[in-house]
Amino acid sequence: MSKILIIEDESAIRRVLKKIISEESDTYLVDEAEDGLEGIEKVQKEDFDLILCDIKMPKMDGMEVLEKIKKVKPEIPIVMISGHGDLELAVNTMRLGAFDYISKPPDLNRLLNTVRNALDRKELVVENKRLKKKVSKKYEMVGESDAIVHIKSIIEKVAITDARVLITGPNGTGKELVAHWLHEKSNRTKAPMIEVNCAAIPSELIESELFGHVKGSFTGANKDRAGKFEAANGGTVFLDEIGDMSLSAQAKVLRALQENKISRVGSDKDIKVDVRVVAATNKDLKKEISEGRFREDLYHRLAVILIKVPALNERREDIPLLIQFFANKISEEQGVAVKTFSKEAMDLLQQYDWTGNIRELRNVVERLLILGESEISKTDVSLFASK
Ligand SMILES: Nc1ncnc2c1ncn2[C@@H]1O[C@H](COP(=O)(O)OP(=O)(O)OP(=O)(O)O)[C@@H](O)[C@H]1O
Repeated sequence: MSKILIIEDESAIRRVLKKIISEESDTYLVDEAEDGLEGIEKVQKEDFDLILCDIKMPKMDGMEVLEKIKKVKPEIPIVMISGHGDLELAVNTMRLGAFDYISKPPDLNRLLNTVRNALDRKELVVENKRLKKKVSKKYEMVGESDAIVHIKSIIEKVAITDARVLITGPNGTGKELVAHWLHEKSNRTKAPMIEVNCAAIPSELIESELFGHVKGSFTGANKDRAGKFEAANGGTVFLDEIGDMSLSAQAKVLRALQENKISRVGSDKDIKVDVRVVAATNKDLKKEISEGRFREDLYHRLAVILIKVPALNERREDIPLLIQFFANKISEEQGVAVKTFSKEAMDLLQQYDWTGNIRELRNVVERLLILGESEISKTDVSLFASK
């Protein structure tokens, strides 16, 4: 459905426009306003996909209406309606952000074409805005290597879908960061992303942790409790270290994924949940499958989209950027002076064997900021960056 608002003081013109547009398609829903004030009021209260606005009107003219609407809802395209003699004005309105103009009396084809184009553009603007949705600063993903650029482009494409994503890579490479991006760029941000570290929860507790339990279902279960899947309803569940999950828990997760419903431990009542599952592991799941430790059917359910985060050693060009990023961040957090890195120091750090762990890199930067000279030298690196 496309909601279209006509702001026009002449009722005859309003009627003609409404008739032409609403007869063109059942998906066009046309509303009217007799003057600019009423028009703006409607725009503030409701969302429209397109506005047609007369230029010459009493009370408030079209130029003013255009400027006001652009301030409150800049994404709505506005097509101006110009009468005889205000062609120049009509052209000017486009400089002020009008999408296009049509002349009175409206030509049927031109009108309908303009409406279609404007609606298409609206969709594009909204789409772009959504894609550009910023991920909060807390989850900045630094890096210009091909690998990072590729990962970001996959995130852009996948985040808005409900496709399940399996993120693989060595420890501390940024898998959790990728999961946060997937959530923050999705349409699920009104609900939380709930993280479960499957390796940290004893296997006998994981089921109740994920799906909840009812009172009395096991010793210590003294009241009903919702699990992480329920808590994340409408949002994302991030199953970190999924490769460490017990086979019995894997069977339960499989059911949740297959049927989109869960039941609390000790209850046979099904609860419908709407969650997007993102999982991560540093294990080679194919190997785990061949050795009987991971269910192949679960793997296929989880790995609709695979994102491999490479070790730092495989994207060395990102190391200087990361060092600078952490140096600024640490100085800011701890209120210490920003130190610079000499070129030799930077080169040496870039060559180190980082095994892929970004946490380790951050620790080294922190140590150098505290212990190194005001310009961190190669000697500082040799002295303090050893692992
Ligand atoms: N590209 C990056 N830019 C900036 N910071 C990053 C980047 N990648 C990772 N980090 C930071 O490094 C730390 C480790 O990242 P993260 O926790 O996402 O790794 P992980 O692969 O999930 O680790 P683990 O396997 O141990 O769970 C975090 O503090 C994260 O913010």
